[in-house]
Amino acid sequence: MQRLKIDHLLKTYPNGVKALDNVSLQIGNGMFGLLGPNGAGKSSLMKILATLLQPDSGNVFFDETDIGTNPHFLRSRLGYLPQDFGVYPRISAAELLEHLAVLKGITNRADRKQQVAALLQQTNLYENRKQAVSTFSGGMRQRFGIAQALLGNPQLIIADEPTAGLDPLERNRFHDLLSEIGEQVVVLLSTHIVEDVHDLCPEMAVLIGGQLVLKGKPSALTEKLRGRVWQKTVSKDALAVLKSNNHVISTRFIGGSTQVHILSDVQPDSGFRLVEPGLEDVYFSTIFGNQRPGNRQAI
Ligand SMILES: Nc1ncnc2c1ncn2[C@@H]1O[C@H](COP(=O)(O)OP(=O)(O)OP(=O)(O)O)[C@@H](O)[C@H]1O
Repeated sequence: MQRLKIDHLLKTYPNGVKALDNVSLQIGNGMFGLLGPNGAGKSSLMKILATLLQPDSGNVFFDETDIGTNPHFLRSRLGYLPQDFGVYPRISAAELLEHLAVLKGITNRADRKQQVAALLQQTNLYENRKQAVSTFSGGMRQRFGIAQALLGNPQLIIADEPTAGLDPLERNRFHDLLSEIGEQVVVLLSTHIVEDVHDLCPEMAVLIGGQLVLKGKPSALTEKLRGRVWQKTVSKDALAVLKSNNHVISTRFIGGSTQVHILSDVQPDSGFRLVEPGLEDVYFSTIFGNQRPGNRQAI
């Protein structure tokens, strides 16, 4: 069942930037990954879904309720993890969580205490509960962000670029935490990190220049590229020539030379070998094919 329905959203900022250009999307329970490069419009969409920003036109429904006319319906069911909280007060993690629980309407004191303690345990912050959030590391702040987003058993969880700036260990811990949230709620994860979607999300979409250009299951989207992704290790000079004649989807510098991936129906030259396509190939070939607005094919 599709619980979150996004219907023809348009958003242009006063400076003329069209951040969302007719975005429609339907999302059911489980983790959904929204991938897009910087400036694609992900945060604008997340803010509209979190009722922090008004679209110029279009509608958002959650469980059949229009959140434009009934924002409280969503707010009471929402857990929002923004890109950055901005300010971190000097009070302890437990106190801050308790305070946020009150704001979320958890009025029963015993209930609140129990939820705060359970969430601190779940996010592995219980030992640090008396420490001020302002002294937390980036990873601890993100885990605290998840703890506050989970207060009040939300039905829709929105996480906006939650792993940007985390080291690999903290990213893994964060992934484990997100995947524990379960299949019974809608989790929308916005990111420009392909691995986040690969590791966590059974469904995904790609947003570029305010338009949705791709949607599906990562495995199915990857499968579509089978037999068309070619790899070769080349020098810098050879790369420039390849780029002018081929559909280069990604380059990676390894030990002084460059590993290049090309999308092609035929072997580009005898040095290339076919490789198993990955989600990065899907993402980069989508970006490549949609770089210019004239080339863009919204879905
Ligand atoms: N308040 C604003 N006023 C004017 N333009 C804005 C505003 N917020 C965002 N934009 C512009 O709208 C476009 C979409 O921005 P948005 O932050 O939604 O994208 P994003 O995909 O989240 O990017 P990032 O990963 O860099 O945060 C960008 O061109 C951005 O510069």
